[in-house]
Amino acid sequence: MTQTNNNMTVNPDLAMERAKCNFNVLEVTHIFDGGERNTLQRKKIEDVALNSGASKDALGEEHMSPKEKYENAVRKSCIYATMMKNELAELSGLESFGVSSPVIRRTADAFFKEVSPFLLHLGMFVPTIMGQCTPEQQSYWLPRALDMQIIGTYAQTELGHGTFIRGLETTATYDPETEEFVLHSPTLSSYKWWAGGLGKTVNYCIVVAQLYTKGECHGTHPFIVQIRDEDTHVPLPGIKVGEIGPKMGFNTADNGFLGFDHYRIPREHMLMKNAQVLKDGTYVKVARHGKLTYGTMVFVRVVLVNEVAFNLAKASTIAVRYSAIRRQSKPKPDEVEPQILDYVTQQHKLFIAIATAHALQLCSTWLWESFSAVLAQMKGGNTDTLPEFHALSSCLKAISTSDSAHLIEQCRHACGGHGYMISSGIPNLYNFVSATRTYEGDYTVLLLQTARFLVKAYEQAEAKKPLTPTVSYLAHAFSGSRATWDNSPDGIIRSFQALAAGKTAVCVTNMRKRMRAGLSQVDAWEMSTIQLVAAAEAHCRAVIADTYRKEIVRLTANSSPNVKVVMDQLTTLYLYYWALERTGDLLMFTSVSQKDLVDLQIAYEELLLKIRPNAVGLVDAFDLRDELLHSTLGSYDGRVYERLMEEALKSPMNKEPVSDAYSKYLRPMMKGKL
Ligand SMILES: CCCCCCCC/C=C\CCCCC/C=C/C(=O)SCCNC(=O)CCNC(=O)[C@H](O)C(C)(C)COP(=O)(O)OP(=O)(O)OC[C@H]1O[C@@H](n2cnc3c(N)ncnc32)[C@H](O)[C@@H]1OP(=O)(O)O
Ligand SMILES: Cc1cc2nc3c(=O)[nH]c(=O)nc-3n(C[C@H](O)[C@H](O)[C@H](O)COP(=O)(O)OP(=O)(O)OC[C@H]3O[C@@H](n4cnc5c(N)ncnc54)[C@H](O)[C@@H]3O)c2cc1C
Repeated sequence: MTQTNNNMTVNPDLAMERAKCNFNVLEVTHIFDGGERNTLQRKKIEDVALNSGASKDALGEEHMSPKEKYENAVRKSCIYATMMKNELAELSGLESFGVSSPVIRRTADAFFKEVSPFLLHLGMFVPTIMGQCTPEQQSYWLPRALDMQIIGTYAQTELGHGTFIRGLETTATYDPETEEFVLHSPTLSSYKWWAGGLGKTVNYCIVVAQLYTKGECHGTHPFIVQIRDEDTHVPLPGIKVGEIGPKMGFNTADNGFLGFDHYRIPREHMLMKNAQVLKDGTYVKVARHGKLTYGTMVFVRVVLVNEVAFNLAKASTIAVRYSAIRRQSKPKPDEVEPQILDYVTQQHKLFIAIATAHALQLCSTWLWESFSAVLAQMKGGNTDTLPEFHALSSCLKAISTSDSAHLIEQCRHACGGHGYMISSGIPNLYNFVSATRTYEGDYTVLLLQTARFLVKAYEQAEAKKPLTPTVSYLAHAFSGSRATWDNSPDGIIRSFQALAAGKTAVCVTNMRKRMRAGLSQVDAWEMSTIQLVAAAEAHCRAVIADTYRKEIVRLTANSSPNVKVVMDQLTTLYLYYWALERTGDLLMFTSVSQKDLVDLQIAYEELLLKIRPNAVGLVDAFDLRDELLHSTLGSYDGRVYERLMEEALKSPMNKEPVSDAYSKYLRPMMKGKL
């Protein structure tokens, strides 16, 4: 066993990997933290939050009953929330603790193997107050919510409808006599369903309901609604609320259901930034864009790109470290069993996971900056950039969550049987991330939103009208010839854009053909949706590839030579990987030849070998403390087998030498006495 500086016993294979890494790991950490200052600040926050041991459980969460798990999660949420109000708020540079600090969010993961019951309070309740309230409403609700005097959630989805918001059935009918809204759930399918924290934790929620006033329906609007007594926590009369039961993951989030029986709330509890109901019941539309009430969802879609990049970084750290200590098979009889990381197929599974975590992390920062610019313009009353941003955030949310879920599962495959252990950390990561593909807008549904924008942009390009930045490449779609293949990074990115343009063109052509053949526009669109989804996916891949490449070039401009090399290798790997995944499309829409593709495959395999010596260094650069990884396989010291055995011995099943099931069932059956 090798000793490191701080006297930690480290598995010798991991120590050897670290010794052969040829780039400065800390430099890469700084790149992803957004600079050295941010790294130092992050570490300080992590030290304060994690060094006290408050995040640890006496008994592993996985051995608790559902009720114990939930209560334990509430206990730790309260400890963490109190830390956020006190020590962490100042350290994180926030005036008051809130949603904007990814470091605070990440550090919270040390406290929860699944999720906090407060996730929706901070992730959607507070952002909705910030985004949908008038200044007066905000000054009343925000301090109470930030100080955790009230805890809330976001109840939009119903049993009958999640995707189709306009189809929601809960009604909010204005009564001018009492200046109140009457909330009602007219059917079983109108019951709110899914909101996190609703089951047992929250006392308030944002409810999205169909607004009726003066006998007219004005569509869905948000309301802030008290559902439990602020002192006793008992549900208020007219409220039917509970928890929805066990799920694949999110089992500490007490997702709930909620129904209203003619439940009254004051007029002022409608969130009135974008639309108002006056005392006499007159409806006044304030916003210049009809979809601004969907703002919180757009915010969360942006946040989720960062969220899944972080979780993919965790899974790749676990799988790469494990692959460095795990030895298996004997391809060369005279040599020792190789580390499984030496198998090229293993590198193929894992290095794309590292590169994707990088790509999504950088795209998320870029997306966040674009979002801030859109918000700034909207503050000045200009909503022109919103359609493009909605299209962009929709596809990035869809692809980042779907790719991350797939790659986390691939990391599990890369860990063989031990990856299936809850204690490996990977199942919880997968269960969490696979849900992100569905919530906040399902994958297909969001890609079809992007496709709407692409088709419109294509028609604009056809009419030689100006295009917005993310679709400007469509202007080249009318050259009449296939895009010229060239295997440089810029050449591959141009080819990805040609694929997106080509697929969009095919969709438009097919829809026009179908309409000429007599189909309505809606039916022609529906018949083309498989290809529209593929076009939107291709567009998103072109955006990610272009952004990743540009950002890495920019961020490594002053880096040391070896950091530049390894970052360049990873971006190139990302481009080669996706080109090789899409060979059929490249043959359709570019001049690539069979020989070009054979050569590209060889170049890809050689690149894997070049990255191999730096693999552990690359995941170390994510700088994820053991407390954040929750993994027997991925800890920094690589004591995998020791940890697996330690965890196994904690199982309550091992507390008694003979299980009660022996005398109750096994023995009688074996003795023929059952
Ligand atoms: C200690 C912890 C610290 C915590 C820190 C916080 C970290 C937080 C991280 C994570 C938290 C997240 C947890 C979340 C859990 C899950 C929550 C939820 O799921 S909430 C519910 C979400 N629901 C959805 O997303 C529903 C999806 N459906 C829709 O968005 C819409 O219905 C639709 C599919 C877009 C269709 O809408 P609609 O029918 O109204 O419109 P269309 O007719 O299709 O389109 C009309 C035009 O409007 C455009 N449009 C649609 N949406 C938008 C938008 N949002 N912005 C701008 N424009 C939009 C659309 O494109 C059409 O345009 P045109 O083509 O006509 O020009
Ligand atoms: C873990 C978790 C937490 C959640 N938390 C919350 C919360 O806090 N608050 C809240 O309000 N909601 C929450 N939700 C609900 C979530 O937002 C919805 O489940 C999600 O938006 C998908 O909607 P749906 O369930 O109605 O799916 P559906 O729309 O019924 O989708 C089912 C299938 O139909 C397809 N489909 C639907 N419409 C179309 C279409 N137009 N074209 C093509 N295909 C279509 C979809 O692609 C999908 O394959 C949560 C969900 C989960 C899983």
